Amino acid sequence: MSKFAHITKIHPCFNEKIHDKVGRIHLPVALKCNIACKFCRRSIGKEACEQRPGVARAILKPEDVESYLKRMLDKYPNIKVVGIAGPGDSLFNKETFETLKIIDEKFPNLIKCISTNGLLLPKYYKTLADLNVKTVTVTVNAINPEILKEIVERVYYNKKIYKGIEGAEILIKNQLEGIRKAYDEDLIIKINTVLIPEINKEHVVEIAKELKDYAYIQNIIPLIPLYKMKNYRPPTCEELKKVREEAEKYLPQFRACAQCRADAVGLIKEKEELKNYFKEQNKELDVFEIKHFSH
Ligand SMILES: C[S@@+](CC[C@H](N)C(=O)[O-])C[C@H]1O[C@@H](n2cnc3c(N)ncnc32)[C@H](O)[C@@H]1O
Ligand code: SF4
Ligand code: SF4
Repeated sequence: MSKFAHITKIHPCFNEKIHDKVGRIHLPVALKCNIACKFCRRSIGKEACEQRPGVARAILKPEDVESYLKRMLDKYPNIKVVGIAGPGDSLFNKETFETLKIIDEKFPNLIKCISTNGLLLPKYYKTLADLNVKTVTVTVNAINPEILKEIVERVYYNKKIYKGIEGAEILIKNQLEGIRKAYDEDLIIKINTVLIPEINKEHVVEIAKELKDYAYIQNIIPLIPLYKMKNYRPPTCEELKKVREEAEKYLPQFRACAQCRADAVGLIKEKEELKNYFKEQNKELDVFEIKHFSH
């Protein structure tokens, strides 16, 4: 049995069999992002009605986390996992670490999970382990900079902006280093890969090969054509199936992802709750200070 079984057997996004039985909650505390993926359009506030990643009704402040989580746990006792999945990048926002600390102190029985583009993983893998985070999802869309530069326009790192191939090289180097180090700290790694048929269809299997010794599972998700990729086509079901089968020769595949919002609550089929919470608290729904680097 895997040394991670005590976590993976109850985490709905590491174990397809329980995906519709165990609940999770995403806390949308991470607003800013340090890279610019061409497919990513974040929508926050009143107009945020779509069911997809990068969408949140509002940004939750760490000071509201305890009361919001308490309420959601009362309402959805099936929640076992609390995650930070944006709407920006978890590791680029100090609120993420403040939130993880609160959860560790007040809700020690919940499994803590984050998702990240991995740029800052070499810097923070140890902090995450010390905060008792158990599962980390890293989005790796290419490990060849010539391919990644078609997906990521720019990277903000150490107070400088790197464009094109230069940015892609930094991102790949940090992702691979961060993933290896996180693995050595016993963090359980899931790799998210956005399948963009016109760009990385033939390459996705290389990602699985490269990471087979470090990742627990890979989650290949279809492109939702948005923003600067709105004219790119999403994969067909047949393409998605074929790429997953190829990649599965190297890494187990997760096939139940619903591409959830950054404020999703409960079982995967259940809908957002933050709106009701804010209404009851008489709080504004709009975002405070939208200042994010990329877009
Ligand atoms: C919004 S991001 C937040 C976490 C972190 N910044 C990251 O990229 O992993 C969550 C996931 O949504 C995916 N995503 C964002 N926009 C997407 C789109 N238009 N189509 C498919 N996946 C998308 C990202 O690639 C990532 O795996
Ligand atoms: S890393 Fe990419 S997908 Fe994630 S929030 Fe930033 S721009 Fe969006
Ligand atoms: S986005 Fe996918 S992996 Fe994340 S909570 Fe939703 S179903 Fe699970």
